[in-house]
Amino acid sequence: MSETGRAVAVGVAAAVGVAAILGWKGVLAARESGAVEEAIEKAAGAVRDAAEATVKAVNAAATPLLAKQEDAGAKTKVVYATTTGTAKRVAEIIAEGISGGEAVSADVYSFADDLEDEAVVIFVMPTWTDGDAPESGQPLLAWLEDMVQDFRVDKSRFLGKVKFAVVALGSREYGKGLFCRTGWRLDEAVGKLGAQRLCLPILVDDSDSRAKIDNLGGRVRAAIERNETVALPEKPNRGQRRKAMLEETKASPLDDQEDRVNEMMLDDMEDIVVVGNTAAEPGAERPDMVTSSQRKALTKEGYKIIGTHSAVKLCRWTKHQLRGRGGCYKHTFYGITSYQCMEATPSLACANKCVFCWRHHKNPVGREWRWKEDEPDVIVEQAVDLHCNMIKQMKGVPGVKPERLQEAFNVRHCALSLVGEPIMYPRINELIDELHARQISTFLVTNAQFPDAIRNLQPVTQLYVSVDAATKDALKEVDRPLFKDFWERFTGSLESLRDKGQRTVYRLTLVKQWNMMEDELDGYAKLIELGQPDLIEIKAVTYCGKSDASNLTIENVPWHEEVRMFAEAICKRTNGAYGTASEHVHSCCTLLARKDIYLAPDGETWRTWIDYDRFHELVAEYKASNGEKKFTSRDYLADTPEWAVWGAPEEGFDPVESRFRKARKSTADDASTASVRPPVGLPPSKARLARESKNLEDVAE
Ligand SMILES: Cc1cc2nc3c(=O)[nH]c(=O)nc-3n(C[C@H](O)[C@H](O)[C@H](O)COP(=O)(O)O)c2cc1C
Ligand code: SF4
Repeated sequence: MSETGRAVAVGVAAAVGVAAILGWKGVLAARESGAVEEAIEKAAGAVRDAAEATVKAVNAAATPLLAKQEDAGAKTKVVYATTTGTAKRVAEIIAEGISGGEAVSADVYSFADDLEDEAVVIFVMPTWTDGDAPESGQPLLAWLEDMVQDFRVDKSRFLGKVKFAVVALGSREYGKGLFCRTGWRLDEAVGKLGAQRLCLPILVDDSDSRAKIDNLGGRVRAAIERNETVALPEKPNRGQRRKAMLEETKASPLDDQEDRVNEMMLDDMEDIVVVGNTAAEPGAERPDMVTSSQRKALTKEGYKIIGTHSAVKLCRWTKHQLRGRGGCYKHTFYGITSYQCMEATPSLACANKCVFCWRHHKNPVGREWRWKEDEPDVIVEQAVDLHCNMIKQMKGVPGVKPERLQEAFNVRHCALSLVGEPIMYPRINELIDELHARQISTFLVTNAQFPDAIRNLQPVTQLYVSVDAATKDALKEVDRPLFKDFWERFTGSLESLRDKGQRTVYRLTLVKQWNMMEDELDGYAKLIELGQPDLIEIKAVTYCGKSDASNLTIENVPWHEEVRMFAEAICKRTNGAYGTASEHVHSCCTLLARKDIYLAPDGETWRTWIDYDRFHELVAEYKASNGEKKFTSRDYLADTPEWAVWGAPEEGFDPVESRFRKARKSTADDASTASVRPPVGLPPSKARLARESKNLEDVAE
């Protein structure tokens, strides 16, 4: 309510209050008792006081109102809601371009300020999970939608003095039903409350270039200057069309029906103004996957971008082992040489928005490949060159062992897992061929959203799927997938994995309070039954610092003891099919392995290491025979050394390396403290605490 309204209300309330003070019966009784004059005097006094208060309040309210009217039109509010800051940046760009423009967060903005005067309000509104508004925008949107429903509100006039435009942020990859849905809802609600639309909603896709976003200021300014108003394009008989849509989707479950209708509505709005990637014209050149701003951000973080969609980065374990300070868990579990391992991806895009994503969702997303395709041989060649350049820079770094530095130029392993979804790259098989031709082993990690691509994948040294949750609901919460049929894709991927033949791995990334509850153990056991992986890696989530895009805190990072206990509990549920094979305490990582493949006939020796030379021979034979000469996991096993076995006193730390511990920081937010705090109800020994004492540097990649 405005100040004036509030003041008038005070006056009216006071007048009514006179009767309320005495009540009609009270008035009659007072007259009879002769106290009537006194009562009337009392009441009159109350009215006088109320009137005075009203006048005062009206005056007080009128002064700023008059001042406001003087510069009416000069102020344009750009109201934004945001989770990861994009909307705020866009709002500021727009506000800068408009004289008197001011960016205001939706959680402090109130329409009450704009009900009295002519006002221009530009909304910058992103769409988040399930098509909802960011938290800071939810109250405003809910209030507007409530007002639309409220029969007491005069819809033609409620926001009659407001002129508005909506800039809706989103990602096309969520499909038409969800793309910029919140922006649409906002536009609809504000429009229905009598506000005048300066232009049709402007939809901005995540992959739009900075130049396009910079342009928004100009477009909005032009709309304000034109001072024309527009209505949403009313399709001929829209009501009938809606009815037809409902009819068309009748057979679908309610949720699907709603989505489908939304999708059709968006189809109907094809003539809306869209900034951003409109569907590619047939024959039009495909865009680069990585936009210039994404390239800049990734480069800043140490990624070397190759061509238009690939990247390579020097893993810190490579640096560690170059200095003789220990290899990563893959050294412990499978015998890779960390300083000869290259971490790369041929697709920076993926189809998820995982809560623990270390890219904090600044990488592109997509449900299918819609970008340019670089040549696989060029990607591999450049990846190796860039990797070797980074190795070269290690020369002269204190502690680097000269003989290891020399060997490091001979890349022997490639972890196709850096970030994104490598299997999305349509020419992934050719890329793998290129790597194998150079005698480079391949560890490929997929996020289990592309079952067909897994089926069509040629043999790799070790094929991983990320199993981030045990149930459909939990997977949705943790991975925040783009696909609606994500669960079917996920289970389909596990089935595809079961039939591969070569080494397969489930990778479980444990996040406390998200996916490691006791009641989820049976769910994991079912998934294991489904895909029958050779190996199961169970590791603690890596905390990548605070991010607006996720609620993850250091508290969500489990201790090694907790990871170990969880791994043992899962193992028990496999009815003896798997055993606890190896662990790398250094990075809170454990390994379960199928006993029928990885336990030697003596029943004691684990064989989780890989005979890499043998693998390359097998691949060469497979290729030469056009895929006729098949081979399996059993054909390239090697013994796991004693120090790497589960429960060994070395805790998975290779004894030829020297342990190095950095001085520990001690802030509560410091990820380095993650593994030294005792797990709830399971206080470790002092010695164990000391052993586990480590820095962020030591957390698993
Ligand atoms: C977990 C998550 C869910 C999202 N869901 C949707 C969606 O349903 N529809 C859509 O159009 N965009 C969706 N997006 C894309 C965001 O709207 C887009 O990235 C936007 O620029 C974020 O704005 P902000 O940085 O101001 O929060 C989603 C992004 C994330 C990270
Ligand atoms: S799949 Fe990988 S890159 Fe994509 S959101 Fe999840 S963690 Fe990040």
